[in-house]
Amino acid sequence: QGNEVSLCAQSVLAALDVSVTTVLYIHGTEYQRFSADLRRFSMSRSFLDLWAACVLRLCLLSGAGLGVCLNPAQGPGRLGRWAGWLRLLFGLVPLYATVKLLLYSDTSAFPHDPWFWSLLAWTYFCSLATGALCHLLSCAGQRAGAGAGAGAEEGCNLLTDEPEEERRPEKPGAGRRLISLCWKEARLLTAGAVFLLLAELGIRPSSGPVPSPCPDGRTDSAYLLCRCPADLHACDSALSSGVRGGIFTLVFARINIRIRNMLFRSLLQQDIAFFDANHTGDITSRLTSDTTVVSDMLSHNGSLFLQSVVRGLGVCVFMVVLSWQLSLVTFMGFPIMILSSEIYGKYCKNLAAQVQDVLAKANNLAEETISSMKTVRSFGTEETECREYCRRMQDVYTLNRKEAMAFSFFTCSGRISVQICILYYGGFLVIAKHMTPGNLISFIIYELQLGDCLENLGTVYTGLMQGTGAAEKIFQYMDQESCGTLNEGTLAPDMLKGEITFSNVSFAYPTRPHTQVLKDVCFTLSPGEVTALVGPSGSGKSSCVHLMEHFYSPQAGEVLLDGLPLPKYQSQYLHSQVTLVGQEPVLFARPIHENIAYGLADCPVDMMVWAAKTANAHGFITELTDGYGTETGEKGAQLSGGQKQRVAIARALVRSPRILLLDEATSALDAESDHKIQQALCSIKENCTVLIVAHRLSTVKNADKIIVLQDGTVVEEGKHEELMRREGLYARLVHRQLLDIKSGGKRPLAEHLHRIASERAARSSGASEDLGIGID
Ligand SMILES: Nc1ncnc2c1ncn2[C@@H]1O[C@H](COP(=O)(O)OP(=O)(O)OP(=O)(O)O)[C@@H](O)[C@H]1O
Repeated sequence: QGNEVSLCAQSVLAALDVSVTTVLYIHGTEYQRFSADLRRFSMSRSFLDLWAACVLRLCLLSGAGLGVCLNPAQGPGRLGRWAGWLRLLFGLVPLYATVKLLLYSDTSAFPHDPWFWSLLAWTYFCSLATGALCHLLSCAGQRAGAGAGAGAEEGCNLLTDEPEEERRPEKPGAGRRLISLCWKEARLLTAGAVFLLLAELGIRPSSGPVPSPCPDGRTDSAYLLCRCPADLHACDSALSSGVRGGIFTLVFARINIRIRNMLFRSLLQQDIAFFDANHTGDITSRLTSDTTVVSDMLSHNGSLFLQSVVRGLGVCVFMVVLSWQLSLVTFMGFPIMILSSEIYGKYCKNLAAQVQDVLAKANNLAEETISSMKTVRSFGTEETECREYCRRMQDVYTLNRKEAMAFSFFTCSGRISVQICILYYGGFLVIAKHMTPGNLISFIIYELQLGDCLENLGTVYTGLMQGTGAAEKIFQYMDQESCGTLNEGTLAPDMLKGEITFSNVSFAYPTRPHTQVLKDVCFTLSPGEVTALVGPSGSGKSSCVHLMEHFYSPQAGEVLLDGLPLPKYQSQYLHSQVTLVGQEPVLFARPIHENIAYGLADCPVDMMVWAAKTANAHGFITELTDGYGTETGEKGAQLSGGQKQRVAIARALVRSPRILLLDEATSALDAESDHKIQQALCSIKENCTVLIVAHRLSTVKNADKIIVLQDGTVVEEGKHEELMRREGLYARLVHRQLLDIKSGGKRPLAEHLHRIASERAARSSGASEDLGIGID
């Protein structure tokens, strides 16, 4: 329907254009004008060329209309591809008409010729209308195409029985979202705009007679200040500029903080898979550098835009007063500048996106290297890392250089051509005595000011493009689709038994979707029991724990809590009931007591002490100079591995979880501490379901149930004695460890290497068991 309306409008416009232009050209009925102008064409007196421009418009419009009509599928797309050239062409016709106006202004018939003025105005109008119609035709066609696409999608939905409302609404573009961000600061922005206006009004025109500062000869400064309007203007301007600057700086800070908060919040809502796929450096780069680019663009460019528009309009008025002909010459440069700004802006947007990417990679390297400084130092790779960082910064520099060159080219090219035209035509006007030399100088000064304003507007446009490029990256993170591991469920029962069931669970990590880590796994963790999960390294033990924490969703089967699937539970509730102590527990750079009470609004001291005692941590904490107030350093770097693990266990216990998951949580502890913790766990298991993932025999031996995993499947299940009697994988793992203990870990290296080699051979020959380094 949009297409038909555009085509109809196109036919009407083409018919009107030809008939009205012809009537205006031949002054109603003077047909002989055609033949006269063809015989003796004069650039300043004949208007046959304006009539020819109308024929050109007719041809272009008809061609575009026919193209879209005959080929509705591809026609609009093709028209869209030519849109830039068409706009240039339709822009050149009014420019040419303006040149004609200047030439005609030198003739005797000017300015009392209504036919000429009507033809000029009609040419301007039709050129703009034709350009707009061509644009509409290409857009209407594209919309129709999109509609057809949507129809096709609908068909798909019908075929797959997908409910209609499941189709996600389209997200608004980056531009609209940025405008809505600015809208929240509308009051401050309005105040800034008012002060900006006041500051600009304080600037006086730079031509005309300058009044004497002390007309009556008095010289005392207070009197001069009061009497001298120039001083008052300057004071007013300085005051308003200062307030305006302050307001826009405030707006910058507010927008910056708002975007950072939004981004940080949405990052914390992401699935764990998102953090597997994206590097920390990339993410922090988005959070720090990209958000600053966007807020800077919104506030700084907003202020510069307003300032340039207000000042530019004022300067234009003064220019027209001085010489309307020279002003027309200046204004003729605008379309060219707009076009070049558009091309330059797109180029900059592209470059800006590349710069942000390369910068994010460099940040990523810096972040990774600095956070792993001990590893870097121990391998002596400082120089290698420095070189790699330099290489990435060199990539940034290469892009910056391109930006700088494009900026110089863009700034020079537009202005030089306009200034040459002004000097040439201004000289002609002075010689023809249409203008005084003094006025020409004033005009040139105004033109320079106008050039600065236009340059600023170009910078604003480029900044907008750069900011939009950075904003798109930020919104991309914000719009990241969740796999549903967060915020979907609503269940939060008062009572929870704490029974976890794996029902035919198969799972692959999103980053490696083709590698099945768990295959059809079934087992149950019963309340009031300690269950141990054992198996060779890489068999999938931690993956089971990740699924119990609902960090990921299985591709097949279900993980049930008290008989209900995990996604049905409210995320906050689930994580308050199911608590994990991971393989490498991370402490925050805060005092020990804050680490233990992490995430709890109110944690009584005696509860904290009980948890620390149960985790066998109270002893070492009280021996520290500041006790529970001791700082732990970044990621707990100021504590030993075993101490960190004990604080992490205390942090889990203090929450009184219904389900406690310990994934190699005591691996760094000595046998004595491990034993104490095992005893403590036995005492709390009455109210809790406990899962222990461990390699150490002493840790798993006393468990109520032992589940043995191999290559992602459950191969054995039972108590220690039962499994030993079965002489399966578990028994072999235990024997291997006992053998190691007997030899005191002092078996010759050659024997150790031989063992590894024979195991590899067995694996590659297809042996089903991987005894590997299972329990060591
Ligand atoms: N985030 C991840 N993304 C992709 N693959 C992963 C991820 N985490 C683990 N894996 C892979 O999944 C498989 C099982 O790993 P998992 O950590 O569950 O083994 P595990 O039995 O706990 O091993 P270990 O005893 O050495 O801790 C391994 O092959 C591992 O490479």
